Amino acid sequence: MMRRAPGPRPHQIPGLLRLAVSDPLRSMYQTVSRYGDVVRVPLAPGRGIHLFCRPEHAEHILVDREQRYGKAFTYRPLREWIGLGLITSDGELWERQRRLIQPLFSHRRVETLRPLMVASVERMLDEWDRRPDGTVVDATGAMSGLTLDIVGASLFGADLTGDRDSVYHAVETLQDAVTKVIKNPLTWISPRAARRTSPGFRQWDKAKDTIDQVVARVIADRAEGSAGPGRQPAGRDLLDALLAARHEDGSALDPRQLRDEIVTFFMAGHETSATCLAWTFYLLSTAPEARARLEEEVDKVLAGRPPGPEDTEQLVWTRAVLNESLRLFPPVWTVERDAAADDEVGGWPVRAGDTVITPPYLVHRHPGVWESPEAFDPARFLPERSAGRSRHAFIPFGGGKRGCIGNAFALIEVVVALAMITQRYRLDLLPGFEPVPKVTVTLRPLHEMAMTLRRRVP
Ligand code: HEM
Repeated sequence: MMRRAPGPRPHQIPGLLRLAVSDPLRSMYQTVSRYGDVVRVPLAPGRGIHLFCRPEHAEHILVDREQRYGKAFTYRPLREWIGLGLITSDGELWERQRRLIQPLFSHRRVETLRPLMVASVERMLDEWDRRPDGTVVDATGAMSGLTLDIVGASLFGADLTGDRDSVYHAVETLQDAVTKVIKNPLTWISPRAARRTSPGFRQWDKAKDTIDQVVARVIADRAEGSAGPGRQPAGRDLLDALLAARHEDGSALDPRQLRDEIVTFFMAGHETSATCLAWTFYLLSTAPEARARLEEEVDKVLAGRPPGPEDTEQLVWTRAVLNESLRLFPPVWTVERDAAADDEVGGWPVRAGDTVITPPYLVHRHPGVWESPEAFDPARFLPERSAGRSRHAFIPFGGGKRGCIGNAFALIEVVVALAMITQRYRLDLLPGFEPVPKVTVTLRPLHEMAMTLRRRVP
């Protein structure tokens, strides 16, 4: 008989699935603590889902043997709303699009967007300055507004400040929709049918229309030549690149492809960074010493000016805080692949057609790799404590060819935002409120993250 990784027996599956649906993080934890770092859950005769939780497993699947794996079937429901953009496509279409877009996200190109990011943070802080000291804001909503403004200005030359609230609610609704549809067993056969038969689908279609209308306006504005707050010189931004792209036969991207790609960047480019910043402010409000050290660093290194490229190296603690936040609350908490060929991972067989999951959430909390994994301890990312740690122990941006294209963009953006906000404000969680992660496409706080804004410099 073929050797198989440990895991639940068929009669235990329904209970496990019920828990996976109601509390995915707890079900993952329980499964791993019961069976170990590699778990196989039988899905259908001859087909299984594997959970791999060690850094070397992530490296093997995402990098070393990436050719043997494609995006998992679990991403398919997303196509119902964001279509076939970079995140959800595979094969030739994905390769062509990634080749086209990749150069725009090189570190050098992304650095040119820094002034637009700084301007967006300034706009938000100026707005905060007009409110009385001690105002309470929802940190998740505020950060979502900020990162939407950044994406609008830097990728699409568009002013999206007036769309903040409607987009925030639409994205939340669509995230809920994807989560609900994945739980509908029909998804395995037809995500479209699953969508149509899930209660609430009309509301989801309305949320999709909201996003589509904003995207249509962004395209129309560019066609008319009108510019938003951060318009890049002509021919420089993502929208220009998509509009100028030509297939081998000389034809342009069809309107559907254009829409799907813009929606993809619109969603992937703001929600993840916003979630990271919201969790970061929460963690800092629980750790006065870490926060004091951050304030001291930004005051000393920046002396009141916004962070430039030359400051990145010096902002050691700022980056450590952000990394630690990404470790504990990776916005993309799970990365999933379907095996296209047989393989062996960590000594266990994976068959073509199996699904493999390497969740950053679990890799980042592996007790064999991380000391006191549940503790918020930014110092673990200082150079002296990072030496010798596997590169794949920390995978908030995934890895390999399907790794995050916006990695450099996001890192500049979150450092700029955290440093500039900390220069002027201190955010405190309202007493008695303990945020809980909500497991949807991203790992965002379940309720509003109510925080008090206190000015540091009067
Ligand atoms: C803290 C912020 C961010 C985090 C944690 C994050 C995380 C990730 C991860 C883990 C993946 C890989 C998913 C997989 O392998 O299945 C990914 C893919 C992607 N991300 Fe990000 N991301 C962030 C910010 C951004 C930004 C700012 C952009 C765009 C401006 C972006 C655009 C994308 C796109 C388009 C993909 C799909 C890439 C492909 O498959 O070729 N992300 N992201």
